[in-house]
Amino acid sequence: MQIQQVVSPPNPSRVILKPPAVITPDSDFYVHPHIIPDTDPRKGRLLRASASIRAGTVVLRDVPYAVVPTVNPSTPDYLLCSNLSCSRSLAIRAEKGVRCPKCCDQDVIWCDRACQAVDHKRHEYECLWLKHKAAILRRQESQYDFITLWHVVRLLAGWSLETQGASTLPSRRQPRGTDFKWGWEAVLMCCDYLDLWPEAQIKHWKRLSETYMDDKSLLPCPLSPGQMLSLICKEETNTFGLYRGTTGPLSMVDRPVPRGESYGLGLYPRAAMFNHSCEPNVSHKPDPQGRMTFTAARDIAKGDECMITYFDLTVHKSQGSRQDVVQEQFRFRCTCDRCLDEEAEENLESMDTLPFRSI
Ligand SMILES: C[S@@+](CC[C@H](N)C(=O)[O-])C[C@H]1O[C@@H](n2cnc3c(N)ncnc32)[C@H](O)[C@@H]1O
Repeated sequence: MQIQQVVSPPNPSRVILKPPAVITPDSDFYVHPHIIPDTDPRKGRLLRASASIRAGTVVLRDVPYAVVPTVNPSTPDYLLCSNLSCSRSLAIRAEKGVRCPKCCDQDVIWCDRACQAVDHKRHEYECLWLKHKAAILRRQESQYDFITLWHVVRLLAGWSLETQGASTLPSRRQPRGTDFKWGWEAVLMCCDYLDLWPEAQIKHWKRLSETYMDDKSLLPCPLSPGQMLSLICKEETNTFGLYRGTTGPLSMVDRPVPRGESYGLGLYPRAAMFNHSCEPNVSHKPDPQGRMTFTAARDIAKGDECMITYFDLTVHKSQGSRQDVVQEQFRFRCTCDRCLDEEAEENLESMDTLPFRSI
């Protein structure tokens, strides 16, 4: 099958060479007029096509509320520009970049002074916390825990800027009624599934938040312990990995290519409404500014749910492997058509091997 030609949104945003002086560039959000939010009693929120959409059409492009680099400390090849509206990937051996003058953390870098200046207020929120907690978190807990909490701190930084009126929040710029929320309100709409996480995991996050997020002199955060726990769960349930390749259906290409290693992660509050299918009709890929573009991978009929895959289908191929990853990482049972068909086939095969018995 041939790769479909991508149909760009009718109003593609300009290519940002030097990011404008905005903190939360929600104005770059795009949604196709045929995409509407909906709900389902089993799956919760979802996105649906209100009319047919042709393969290759961009159905949604979301901007992250916060992004963090996911750096392997033993091979620190790439970092992301900390300016959220830039988020460019920097090859740290080849490019100099600008470091924090307070040396808060090795993973904080900006392309240049312009990006540093744009990001000044947001970085101020995280700087002290990083300086005092980053190394100890990596050493005493894990790189994963550090990344999770840093992402949460960056979400809080965005909120802090919103409440100070320092970000250009487009509550006045909603393209279509109240279909989609903006800014912190959109983050709050994300599900936390508090009751679905294992008790041990919840205990672990409670301890992390008490140990590393409680000092108001480092992190001026007005959240109660319960709200902080909910925010951590939202982060874990809704975060997208950033990969150089496309995450999407196998049928997009003749020879499926794995999406590669993650170089960052971000919370895309509107795109978090996409549910998972092992036979998705939408693929996604981040652009160089960290915006996530979602494209119809095949024709989508009126009324169909628009779904992505949450993991790399080129890696997890068998039904068993897919169910394991969905259960372990996302805590639900996938009941997409592909899983149900393959499950039925397996059941039939195992019935064939049963000894025949008459009543
Ligand atoms: C990123 S959210 C997707 C939006 C979510 N439905 C909501 O209400 O906000 C991920 C969560 O949605 C649910 N979900 C996603 N795909 C699903 C599916 N195929 N079947 C059942 N639940 C699903 C799971 O609870 C999962 O943890």
